[in-house]
Amino acid sequence: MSTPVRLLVHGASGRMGRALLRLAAGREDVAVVAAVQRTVGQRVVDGIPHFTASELAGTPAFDAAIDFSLPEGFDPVLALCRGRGAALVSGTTGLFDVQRAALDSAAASIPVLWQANFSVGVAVLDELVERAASALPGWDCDIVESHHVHKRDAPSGTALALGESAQRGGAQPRYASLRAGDIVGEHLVQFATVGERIELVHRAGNRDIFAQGALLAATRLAGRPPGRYGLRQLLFG
Ligand SMILES: NC(=O)C1=CN([C@@H]2O[C@H](COP(=O)(O)OP(=O)(O)OC[C@H]3O[C@@H](n4cnc5c(N)ncnc54)[C@H](OP(=O)(O)O)[C@@H]3O)[C@@H](O)[C@H]2O)C=CC1
Ligand SMILES: O=C(O)C1=N[C@H](C(=O)O)C[C@H](O)C1
Repeated sequence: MSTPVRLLVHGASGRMGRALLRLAAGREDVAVVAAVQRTVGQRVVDGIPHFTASELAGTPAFDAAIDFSLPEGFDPVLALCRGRGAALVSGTTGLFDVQRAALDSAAASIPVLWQANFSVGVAVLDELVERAASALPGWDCDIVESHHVHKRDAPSGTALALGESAQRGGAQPRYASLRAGDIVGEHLVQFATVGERIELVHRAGNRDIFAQGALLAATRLAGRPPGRYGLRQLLFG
């Protein structure tokens, strides 16, 4: 059996971080060597070294970081990966333009994958949206996203990414956001004209679908040459 990919999980105490640690513990192809969260807080999983954001420099060697944190935590983990020559898989949404540009420059020296949504279903929805938009010139395009009440950014990263796909197909999308209860994540892309309407919907039932996608991406990204990578390329390429 090959050596497990050494992972640093950034945002370990969060909803996504906890799912990642739980799923990673059941896999033999990865070993979490560091769990990083903003503040001391609770240890998420026994047996894994925990670090706060201010202790990043003291983390052990790792092959890939998986980051699901917040925009304010993003710059330090990107800098850490650059400094260590490690891969970065990030699903943090709400990033500023300057942070997205920093991903491009980091890609000159390390392998980088940023993805608004790590589910396989959304990867397919993305393709369908672009195809529908280009087949339906002049139709209204609206993207409605619904998430749990704790989500900070709006529109969601997925909604914006779907909007970019719609734009590539020639549509001019409008956005609406709902925050209610514990909704994991729902995205509706509607194309409408006089007398007819198409609805393309994705509903996430749990966070494991995102965590599994990110873990798989990390195992396939670690050790690759520097560059920007896409989820579809790593999953299906
Ligand atoms: N791409 C995808 O498929 C998905 C993306 N997301 C995105 O992932 C991100 C996290 O979501 P979620 O887990 O729900 O969020 P949570 O608020 O539950 O967790 C955030 C995590 O980030 C940590 N954190 C916050 N600030 C910093 C900082 N400055 N430095 C280091 N760590 C920090 C928190 O630590 P502490 O507990 O100590 O505050 C916590 O561990 C969001 O941007 C969300 O939109 C979510 C699901 C899927
Ligand atoms: O914050 C979340 O929860 C999610 N965020 C991502 C987004 O902004 O699109 C992905 C998913 O919808 C869950």
